[in-house]
Amino acid sequence: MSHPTPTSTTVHAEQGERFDEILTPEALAFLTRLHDQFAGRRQERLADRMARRKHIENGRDLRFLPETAHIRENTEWRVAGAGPGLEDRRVEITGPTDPKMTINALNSGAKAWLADLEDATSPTWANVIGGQLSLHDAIRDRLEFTSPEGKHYTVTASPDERPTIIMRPRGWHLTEKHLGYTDRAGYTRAASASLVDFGLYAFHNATALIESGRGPYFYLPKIENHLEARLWDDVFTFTENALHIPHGTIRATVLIETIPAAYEMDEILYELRDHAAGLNAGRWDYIFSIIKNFRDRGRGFVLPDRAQITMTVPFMRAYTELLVQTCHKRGAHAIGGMSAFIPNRRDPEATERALAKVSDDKRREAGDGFDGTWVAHPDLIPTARAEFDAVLSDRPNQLERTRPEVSVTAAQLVDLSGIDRTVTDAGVRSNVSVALRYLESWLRGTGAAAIDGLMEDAATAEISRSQLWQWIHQGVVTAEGTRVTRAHVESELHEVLRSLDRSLDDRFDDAENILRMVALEEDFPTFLTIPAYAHYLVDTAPARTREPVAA
Ligand SMILES: CC(=O)SCCNC(=O)CCNC(=O)[C@H](O)C(C)(C)COP(=O)(O)OP(=O)(O)OC[C@H]1O[C@@H](n2cnc3c(N)ncnc32)[C@H](O)[C@@H]1OP(=O)(O)O
Ligand SMILES: O=CC(=O)O
Ligand SMILES: [Mg+2]
Repeated sequence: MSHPTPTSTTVHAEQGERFDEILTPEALAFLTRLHDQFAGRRQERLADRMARRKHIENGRDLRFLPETAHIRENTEWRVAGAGPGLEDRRVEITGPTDPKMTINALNSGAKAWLADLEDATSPTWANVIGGQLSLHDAIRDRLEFTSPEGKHYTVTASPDERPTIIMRPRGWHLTEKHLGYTDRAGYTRAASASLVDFGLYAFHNATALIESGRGPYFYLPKIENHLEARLWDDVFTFTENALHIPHGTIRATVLIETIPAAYEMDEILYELRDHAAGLNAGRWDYIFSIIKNFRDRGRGFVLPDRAQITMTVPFMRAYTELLVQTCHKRGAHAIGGMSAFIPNRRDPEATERALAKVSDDKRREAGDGFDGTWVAHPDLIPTARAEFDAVLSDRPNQLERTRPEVSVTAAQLVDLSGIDRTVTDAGVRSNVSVALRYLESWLRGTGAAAIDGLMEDAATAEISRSQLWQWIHQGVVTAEGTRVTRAHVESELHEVLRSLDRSLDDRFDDAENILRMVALEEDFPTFLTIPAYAHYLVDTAPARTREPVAA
């Protein structure tokens, strides 16, 4: 008779400096408990994602679910809402969690900081555990950093002036291959990146955060439906019990950044109602999700050059209007998204143009009823704040604006008609160039980069590569008469590579390989980060692995 093996989490990578302070036996044991409870359910949700995508591919339209109509129609329920320190979120800065960015974000004067282990972070082992160390030290007020140039960084803002930290773990689709979870049957598989990022942060910091007068707060990325929200809600409740913190102290702001999730905003809030603080309009992944889900549904779903897909096109308006209305009906904050225009301290004219674009974006959001917004760079905070101050004045938010006049149909969310669909030669070139340069940066461990005056991260790069894939597969012809074929994109790739200033230690050859894998193959990887991570960022794979199903 065989006996079940005890489950465990083991480290399959080099231990960096001070990593043992994060990867303590107790923290690893907590990760094991999370995986015991939730690893199987994560697999079910990922399998469900695949099935739903197949249905959409086969022509099924998305709809508001008939089986959850009672949740949407019930006007009584509300979410927990803002936790302490989350009442006023008018400007949130986002960014990766290396020590310098952490300190700069905490000194930035923003109301909240989205500490990002997701779109803005290249998940090298050093970044994943290094980010946890920065957060651990920052929360204990002992984070310091000296740059290679000798500039010393400390947090100078008083505790009250510091932004409330909202950590964004990686999404359900990703694994953390430097940690292996051994299940009861004795199989070792890569840990869930979501459970690792969330679990380590909550385990080490939840109590300290509560004692500081704030709390363990999270942004939840790339959720596709309410059952995934339910899974997170159960993870939160389990964690609150395990760490002996009151039920409901964890707060989550859910990114509505996939097209299926846009049809389940009410249901997502309902599942998380004891923990939900709000929803965020994650525009870049949302656009990517539309392309991904409808990429094979014919010319009617082909979008124009990336630069033309703005927040004022009708289907993006429908999404943000519905998001604000849904949030305010339920006492949840509606948080706006990221304008990609960034300032350049060495170029005042470019900065002026960026500030004007950001102003327009934030004015529209504040006017539409959003309670706050994101900025990518500290120099954008005054501009974004001015637009929200003009609407909010000394009110912390505008939850009372319920927007009863808004009425959005299922069809409007994916009605891509009525926009100019022009694809240009420059649009093709730009997608190749941006995706390639972003991937090169990502491979060097930098997950957000300034490229051609725009903030690029994993979500914006996904748009570039998926547009290339779709334009090739739909046989798009550009305004100049060029048919977008694989051979054409290959020649653009050669041109871009030829035009670059190369150095001996750059990673453009690897970036080119990834771009080929995710834009030029017959298959469409669901996320570029899945193959890119597996091929290039994993230092040591766990022995005897059984891979999870593809996301
Ligand atoms: C789709 C989405 O998910 S959006 C959310 C994810 N994306 C992000 O979070 C992007 C965050 N932003 C960034 O990473 C950066 O602003 C970039 C990469 C876009 C530009 O960075 P840089 O080229 O270094 O900007 P720049 O040189 O102007 O920076 C000036 C100073 O501001 C700091 N800074 C810039 N952005 C940030 C930020 N987001 N948080 C904290 N500090 C920042 C820099 O560290 C630098 O500090 P220093 O003077 O002490 O050296
Ligand atoms: O995460 C935000 C987005 O726009 O994507
Ligand atoms: Mg995103």
